[in-house]
Amino acid sequence: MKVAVLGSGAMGCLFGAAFHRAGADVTLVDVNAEHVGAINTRGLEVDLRSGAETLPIRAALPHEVTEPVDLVLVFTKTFHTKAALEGIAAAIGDDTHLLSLQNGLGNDRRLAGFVSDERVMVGASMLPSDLVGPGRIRSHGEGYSRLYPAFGGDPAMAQRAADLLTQGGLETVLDPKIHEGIWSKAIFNATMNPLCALTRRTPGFLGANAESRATILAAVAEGVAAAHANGVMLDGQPIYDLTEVSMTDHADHEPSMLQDLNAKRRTEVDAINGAIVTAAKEAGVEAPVLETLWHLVKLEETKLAN
Ligand SMILES: NC(=O)C1=CN([C@@H]2O[C@H](COP(=O)(O)OP(=O)(O)OC[C@H]3O[C@@H](n4cnc5c(N)ncnc54)[C@H](OP(=O)(O)O)[C@@H]3O)[C@@H](O)[C@H]2O)C=CC1
Ligand SMILES: CC(C)(CO)C(=O)C(=O)O
Repeated sequence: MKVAVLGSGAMGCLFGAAFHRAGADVTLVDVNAEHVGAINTRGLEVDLRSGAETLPIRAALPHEVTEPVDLVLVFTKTFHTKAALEGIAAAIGDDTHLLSLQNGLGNDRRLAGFVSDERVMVGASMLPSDLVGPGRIRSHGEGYSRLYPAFGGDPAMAQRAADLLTQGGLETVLDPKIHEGIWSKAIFNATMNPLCALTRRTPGFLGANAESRATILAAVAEGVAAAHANGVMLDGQPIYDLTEVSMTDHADHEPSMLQDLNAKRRTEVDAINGAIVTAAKEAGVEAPVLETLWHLVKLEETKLAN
Protein backbone atom coordinates (compact mmCIF):
# COMPACT_ATOMS: atom_id res chain seq x y z
CA MET A 1 0.00 0.00 0.00
CA LYS A 2 1.25 3.50 -0.89
CA VAL A 3 0.90 5.81 2.11
CA ALA A 4 1.56 9.55 2.32
CA VAL A 5 1.71 10.89 5.86
CA LEU A 6 0.60 14.50 5.63
CA GLY A 7 2.14 16.42 8.52
CA SER A 8 5.08 14.30 9.62
CA GLY A 9 5.79 15.76 13.02
CA ALA A 10 5.63 13.84 16.30
CA MET A 11 2.62 11.64 15.48
CA GLY A 12 3.04 11.48 11.70
CA CYS A 13 6.55 10.05 12.06
CA LEU A 14 5.41 7.54 14.73
CA PHE A 15 2.65 6.22 12.47
CA GLY A 16 4.73 6.48 9.29
CA ALA A 17 7.36 4.31 11.02
CA ALA A 18 4.72 1.66 11.82
CA PHE A 19 3.44 1.58 8.22
CA HIS A 20 7.06 1.30 7.03
CA ARG A 21 7.84 -1.60 9.42
CA ALA A 22 4.76 -3.41 8.08
CA GLY A 23 6.05 -3.11 4.50
CA ALA A 24 3.99 -0.19 3.19
CA ASP A 25 5.56 2.26 0.71
CA VAL A 26 5.63 5.39 2.91
CA THR A 27 6.37 9.04 2.14
CA LEU A 28 6.61 11.42 5.09
CA VAL A 29 5.30 14.77 3.80
CA ASP A 30 5.99 17.96 5.73
CA VAL A 31 6.57 21.68 5.15
CA ASN A 32 9.54 21.73 7.55
CA ALA A 33 12.43 21.57 5.07
CA GLU A 34 15.09 20.98 7.76
CA HIS A 35 13.12 18.01 9.16
CA VAL A 36 12.51 16.56 5.67
CA GLY A 37 16.20 17.01 4.81
CA ALA A 38 17.35 15.33 8.04
CA ILE A 39 15.11 12.27 7.43
CA ASN A 40 16.35 11.91 3.85
CA THR A 41 19.99 12.30 4.91
CA ARG A 42 20.17 10.29 8.14
CA GLY A 43 16.90 8.29 8.22
CA LEU A 44 14.09 8.75 10.73
CA GLU A 45 15.36 8.32 14.29
CA VAL A 46 12.68 6.77 16.51
CA ASP A 47 13.16 6.51 20.27
CA LEU A 48 10.66 4.09 21.86
CA ARG A 49 10.48 2.39 25.27
CA SER A 50 11.34 -0.83 23.46
CA GLY A 51 14.53 0.72 22.04
CA ALA A 52 15.85 3.17 19.46
CA GLU A 53 15.99 2.59 15.70
CA THR A 54 16.79 4.51 12.53
CA LEU A 55 14.49 3.83 9.60
CA PRO A 56 15.24 4.60 5.93
CA ILE A 57 11.91 6.27 5.12
CA ARG A 58 11.50 8.74 2.23
CA ALA A 59 10.48 12.29 3.17
CA ALA A 60 9.21 15.02 0.86
CA LEU A 61 7.97 18.57 0.73
CA PRO A 62 4.31 18.77 -0.41
CA HIS A 63 5.11 19.93 -3.96
CA GLU A 64 7.46 16.96 -4.42
CA VAL A 65 4.54 14.51 -4.17
CA THR A 66 3.42 13.99 -7.76
CA GLU A 67 1.61 10.60 -7.83
CA PRO A 68 -1.67 9.38 -6.28
CA VAL A 69 -1.37 7.18 -3.19
CA ASP A 70 -3.77 4.64 -1.66
CA LEU A 71 -3.92 6.35 1.72
CA VAL A 72 -3.23 9.86 3.00
CA LEU A 73 -2.83 9.83 6.77
CA VAL A 74 -3.45 13.40 7.97
CA PHE A 75 -1.41 14.36 11.02
CA THR A 76 -1.04 18.12 10.74
CA LYS A 77 -2.53 20.30 13.47
CA THR A 78 -6.28 20.63 12.86
CA PHE A 79 -6.04 24.26 11.70
CA HIS A 80 -3.61 23.24 8.94
CA THR A 81 -5.68 20.35 7.54
CA LYS A 82 -7.37 22.08 4.62
CA ALA A 83 -4.28 23.95 3.36
CA ALA A 84 -2.22 20.78 3.74
CA LEU A 85 -4.65 18.69 1.66
CA GLU A 86 -4.75 21.42 -0.99
CA GLY A 87 -0.94 21.28 -1.03
CA ILE A 88 -0.84 17.60 -2.00
CA ALA A 89 -3.66 17.56 -4.56
CA ALA A 90 -1.49 15.34 -6.81
CA ALA A 91 -1.50 12.57 -4.17
CA ILE A 92 -5.29 12.37 -4.09
CA GLY A 93 -6.64 10.18 -6.90
CA ASP A 94 -9.98 8.48 -7.61
CA ASP A 95 -9.24 5.62 -5.18
CA THR A 96 -7.35 7.49 -2.47
CA HIS A 97 -8.65 7.18 1.09
CA LEU A 98 -8.07 9.86 3.72
CA LEU A 99 -7.58 9.08 7.41
CA SER A 100 -7.41 11.55 10.30
CA LEU A 101 -6.35 10.50 13.80
CA GLN A 102 -5.98 14.14 14.86
CA ASN A 103 -7.33 15.42 18.16
CA GLY A 104 -10.54 17.43 18.46
CA LEU A 105 -14.00 17.36 16.91
CA GLY A 106 -14.84 18.08 13.27
CA ASN A 107 -11.97 16.30 11.52
CA ASP A 108 -14.51 14.32 9.44
CA ARG A 109 -15.95 17.58 8.08
CA ARG A 110 -12.46 18.96 7.36
CA LEU A 111 -11.63 15.91 5.21
CA ALA A 112 -15.03 15.72 3.47
CA GLY A 113 -14.98 17.34 0.06
CA PHE A 114 -11.42 16.26 -0.75
CA VAL A 115 -12.65 12.70 -1.57
CA SER A 116 -16.10 11.09 -1.69
CA ASP A 117 -17.61 10.45 1.75
CA GLU A 118 -17.09 6.66 1.73
CA ARG A 119 -13.31 7.23 1.44
CA VAL A 120 -13.09 9.38 4.60
CA MET A 121 -11.88 7.60 7.74
CA VAL A 122 -11.45 9.07 11.20
CA GLY A 123 -10.25 7.90 14.57
CA ALA A 124 -8.27 8.71 17.68
CA SER A 125 -4.99 7.65 19.23
CA MET A 126 -3.90 7.57 22.86
CA LEU A 127 -0.23 7.22 21.99
CA PRO A 128 2.05 10.06 23.06
CA SER A 129 4.82 11.36 20.80
CA ASP A 130 7.29 14.26 20.81
CA LEU A 131 9.28 15.78 17.98
CA VAL A 132 12.70 15.96 19.60
CA GLY A 133 14.52 17.66 16.73
CA PRO A 134 14.83 17.46 12.93
CA GLY A 135 14.39 13.81 11.92
CA ARG A 136 13.95 12.59 15.52
CA ILE A 137 10.89 11.57 17.53
CA ARG A 138 10.40 10.06 20.97
CA SER A 139 7.37 8.07 22.15
CA HIS A 140 7.58 6.64 25.67
CA GLY A 141 4.06 5.54 26.59
CA GLU A 142 1.51 2.89 25.82
CA GLY A 143 -1.82 3.45 24.11
CA TYR A 144 -3.97 2.10 21.35
CA SER A 145 -5.64 3.69 18.34
CA ARG A 146 -9.06 3.21 16.80
CA LEU A 147 -10.50 4.14 13.43
CA TYR A 148 -13.49 3.61 11.14
CA PRO A 149 -15.13 5.11 8.03
CA ALA A 150 -16.48 8.49 9.15
CA PHE A 151 -19.74 8.39 7.24
CA GLY A 152 -20.34 4.61 7.07
CA GLY A 153 -19.64 2.32 4.12
CA ASP A 154 -17.22 -0.51 3.50
CA PRO A 155 -14.60 -0.76 6.28
CA ALA A 156 -12.16 -2.81 4.12
CA MET A 157 -9.58 -0.01 3.81
CA ALA A 158 -9.92 0.84 7.50
CA GLN A 159 -9.20 -2.82 8.27
CA ARG A 160 -6.13 -2.83 6.00
CA ALA A 161 -4.77 0.31 7.64
CA ALA A 162 -5.44 -1.03 11.16
CA ASP A 163 -3.80 -4.37 10.32
CA LEU A 164 -0.68 -2.69 8.93
CA LEU A 165 -0.35 -0.36 11.93
CA THR A 166 -0.76 -3.26 14.36
CA GLN A 167 1.75 -5.34 12.39
CA GLY A 168 4.11 -2.35 12.51
CA GLY A 169 3.91 -2.15 16.30
CA LEU A 170 1.00 0.24 17.00
CA GLU A 171 -2.08 -1.61 18.25
CA THR A 172 -5.03 -0.34 16.20
CA VAL A 173 -8.63 -1.55 16.17
CA LEU A 174 -11.74 -0.93 14.07
CA ASP A 175 -14.45 0.80 16.10
CA PRO A 176 -17.92 1.09 14.53
CA LYS A 177 -18.83 3.56 17.33
CA ILE A 178 -15.99 5.81 16.24
CA HIS A 179 -17.78 9.10 16.94
CA GLU A 180 -18.22 8.08 20.60
CA GLY A 181 -14.50 7.29 20.67
CA ILE A 182 -13.62 10.65 19.13
CA TRP A 183 -15.84 12.56 21.56
CA SER A 184 -14.35 10.61 24.48
CA LYS A 185 -10.82 11.45 23.37
CA ALA A 186 -11.79 15.11 22.81
CA ILE A 187 -13.25 15.34 26.35
CA PHE A 188 -10.06 13.79 27.71
CA ASN A 189 -7.94 16.31 25.76
CA ALA A 190 -10.20 19.26 26.67
CA THR A 191 -9.57 18.40 30.32
CA MET A 192 -5.93 17.31 30.52
CA ASN A 193 -4.26 19.37 27.79
CA PRO A 194 -5.32 22.87 29.01
CA LEU A 195 -4.53 21.98 32.64
CA CYS A 196 -1.02 20.91 31.63
CA ALA A 197 -0.59 23.82 29.23
CA LEU A 198 -1.74 26.43 31.78
CA THR A 199 0.34 25.03 34.66
CA ARG A 200 3.28 24.27 32.33
CA ARG A 201 3.39 20.85 33.98
CA THR A 202 2.96 17.24 32.80
CA PRO A 203 0.08 14.88 33.82
CA GLY A 204 2.02 13.50 36.81
CA PHE A 205 1.74 16.96 38.43
CA LEU A 206 -2.04 16.99 37.89
CA GLY A 207 -2.31 13.59 39.57
CA ALA A 208 -0.42 14.80 42.63
CA ASN A 209 -2.66 17.78 43.39
CA ALA A 210 -6.22 17.93 44.73
CA GLU A 211 -7.10 21.12 42.82
CA SER A 212 -6.31 19.55 39.43
CA ARG A 213 -8.09 16.33 40.35
CA ALA A 214 -11.26 18.27 41.29
CA THR A 215 -11.10 20.23 38.02
CA ILE A 216 -10.67 17.00 36.05
CA LEU A 217 -13.82 15.51 37.64
CA ALA A 218 -15.87 18.63 36.83
CA ALA A 219 -14.54 19.06 33.28
CA VAL A 220 -15.12 15.43 32.27
CA ALA A 221 -18.67 15.53 33.71
CA GLU A 222 -19.42 18.61 31.58
CA GLY A 223 -17.98 16.96 28.47
CA VAL A 224 -20.10 13.86 29.00
CA ALA A 225 -23.23 16.02 29.44
CA ALA A 226 -22.35 17.90 26.23
CA ALA A 227 -21.95 14.62 24.33
CA HIS A 228 -25.26 13.27 25.62
CA ALA A 229 -27.02 16.53 24.69
CA ASN A 230 -25.66 15.99 21.17
CA GLY A 231 -26.99 12.44 21.00
CA VAL A 232 -23.55 10.84 21.54
CA MET A 233 -24.34 8.40 24.35
CA LEU A 234 -20.84 7.67 25.60
CA ASP A 235 -19.90 6.41 29.05
CA GLY A 236 -17.89 8.76 31.32
CA GLN A 237 -16.01 6.11 33.34
CA PRO A 238 -13.56 5.13 30.54
CA ILE A 239 -12.64 8.83 30.20
CA TYR A 240 -11.87 9.12 33.94
CA ASP A 241 -9.86 5.89 33.56
CA LEU A 242 -7.87 7.48 30.70
CA THR A 243 -7.05 10.50 32.87
CA GLU A 244 -5.64 8.09 35.48
CA VAL A 245 -3.55 6.31 32.82
CA SER A 246 -2.31 9.69 31.66
CA MET A 247 -1.33 10.76 35.21
CA THR A 248 0.62 7.52 35.74
CA ASP A 249 1.81 5.92 32.48
CA HIS A 250 2.13 9.27 30.64
CA ALA A 251 3.20 11.16 33.80
CA ASP A 252 6.13 12.90 32.09
CA HIS A 253 4.69 13.30 28.57
CA GLU A 254 4.12 16.90 27.54
CA PRO A 255 0.61 16.93 26.01
CA SER A 256 0.61 18.46 22.54
CA MET A 257 -1.01 21.69 23.84
CA LEU A 258 1.82 22.15 26.35
CA GLN A 259 4.38 21.43 23.61
CA ASP A 260 2.69 24.12 21.51
CA LEU A 261 2.73 26.83 24.20
CA ASN A 262 6.33 25.97 25.14
CA ALA A 263 7.28 26.35 21.45
CA LYS A 264 5.26 29.62 21.29
CA ARG A 265 2.89 28.10 18.72
CA ARG A 266 -0.86 28.31 18.29
CA THR A 267 -2.71 25.49 20.07
CA GLU A 268 -5.65 23.31 18.95
CA VAL A 269 -7.84 24.50 21.82
CA ASP A 270 -10.51 25.83 19.44
CA ALA A 271 -10.99 22.38 17.86
CA ILE A 272 -10.97 20.69 21.28
CA ASN A 273 -12.52 22.82 24.08
CA GLY A 274 -14.04 25.33 21.64
CA ALA A 275 -15.79 22.63 19.61
CA ILE A 276 -17.19 20.87 22.70
CA VAL A 277 -18.41 24.12 24.32
CA THR A 278 -20.00 25.28 21.06
CA ALA A 279 -21.74 21.93 20.54
CA ALA A 280 -22.95 22.02 24.16
CA LYS A 281 -24.44 25.50 23.79
CA GLU A 282 -26.09 24.56 20.49
CA ALA A 283 -27.75 21.68 22.32
CA GLY A 284 -28.85 23.98 25.16
CA VAL A 285 -26.36 23.03 27.89
CA GLU A 286 -23.50 25.01 29.44
CA ALA A 287 -19.94 23.77 30.04
CA PRO A 288 -18.40 26.53 32.20
CA VAL A 289 -15.25 24.70 33.32
CA LEU A 290 -14.36 23.63 29.76
CA GLU A 291 -15.21 27.13 28.54
CA THR A 292 -12.97 28.79 31.15
CA LEU A 293 -10.09 26.44 30.27
CA TRP A 294 -10.66 27.35 26.59
CA HIS A 295 -10.57 31.08 27.31
CA LEU A 296 -7.49 30.84 29.53
CA VAL A 297 -5.56 28.99 26.82
CA LYS A 298 -6.69 31.61 24.26
CA LEU A 299 -5.29 34.29 26.61
CA GLU A 300 -1.99 32.40 26.70
CA GLU A 301 -1.97 32.38 22.89
CA THR A 302 -2.66 36.13 22.88
CA LYS A 303 0.23 36.70 25.29
CA LEU A 304 2.54 34.80 22.92
CA ALA A 305 1.44 36.92 19.98
CA ASN A 306 2.20 40.20 21.77
N1 LIG B 1 1.82 14.68 20.03
C1 LIG B 1 0.99 13.83 20.62
O1 LIG B 1 1.36 13.18 21.60
C2 LIG B 1 -0.40 13.63 20.09
C3 LIG B 1 -0.94 14.44 19.10
N2 LIG B 1 -2.18 14.16 18.59
C4 LIG B 1 -2.75 14.98 17.52
O2 LIG B 1 -2.06 14.67 16.31
C5 LIG B 1 -2.02 15.81 15.44
C6 LIG B 1 -0.57 16.11 15.10
O3 LIG B 1 0.08 16.45 16.30
P1 LIG B 1 1.67 16.45 16.44
O4 LIG B 1 2.25 15.34 15.65
O5 LIG B 1 1.97 16.57 17.87
O6 LIG B 1 2.00 17.83 15.70
P2 LIG B 1 3.41 18.35 15.12
O7 LIG B 1 3.35 19.83 15.19
O8 LIG B 1 4.55 17.63 15.78
O9 LIG B 1 3.36 17.88 13.59
C7 LIG B 1 2.57 18.50 12.62
C8 LIG B 1 3.45 18.73 11.42
O10 LIG B 1 2.65 19.19 10.32
C9 LIG B 1 3.44 20.13 9.60
N3 LIG B 1 2.61 20.93 8.69
C10 LIG B 1 2.02 22.13 8.91
N4 LIG B 1 1.39 22.55 7.78
C11 LIG B 1 1.61 21.60 6.83
C12 LIG B 1 1.26 21.48 5.46
N5 LIG B 1 0.55 22.43 4.85
N6 LIG B 1 1.65 20.38 4.79
C13 LIG B 1 2.40 19.42 5.40
N7 LIG B 1 2.79 19.50 6.70
C14 LIG B 1 2.39 20.56 7.40
C15 LIG B 1 4.07 20.92 10.72
O11 LIG B 1 5.14 21.75 10.26
P3 LIG B 1 5.39 23.14 11.08
O12 LIG B 1 5.74 22.73 12.49
O13 LIG B 1 6.50 23.77 10.33
O14 LIG B 1 4.09 23.90 11.04
C16 LIG B 1 4.54 19.79 11.65
O15 LIG B 1 5.80 19.29 11.27
C17 LIG B 1 -2.72 16.93 16.22
O16 LIG B 1 -4.07 17.00 15.87
C18 LIG B 1 -2.60 16.48 17.67
O17 LIG B 1 -3.60 17.00 18.52
C19 LIG B 1 -2.92 13.09 19.01
C20 LIG B 1 -2.43 12.26 19.99
C21 LIG B 1 -1.17 12.48 20.64
C1 LIG C 1 -0.70 11.99 24.16
C2 LIG C 1 -2.12 12.38 24.46
C3 LIG C 1 -2.99 11.16 24.32
C4 LIG C 1 -2.24 12.75 25.89
O1 LIG C 1 -1.55 13.76 26.35
C5 LIG C 1 -2.59 13.48 23.55
O2 LIG C 1 -3.61 13.35 22.96
C6 LIG C 1 -1.86 14.76 23.39
O3 LIG C 1 -0.71 14.92 23.84
O4 LIG C 1 -2.48 15.66 22.78
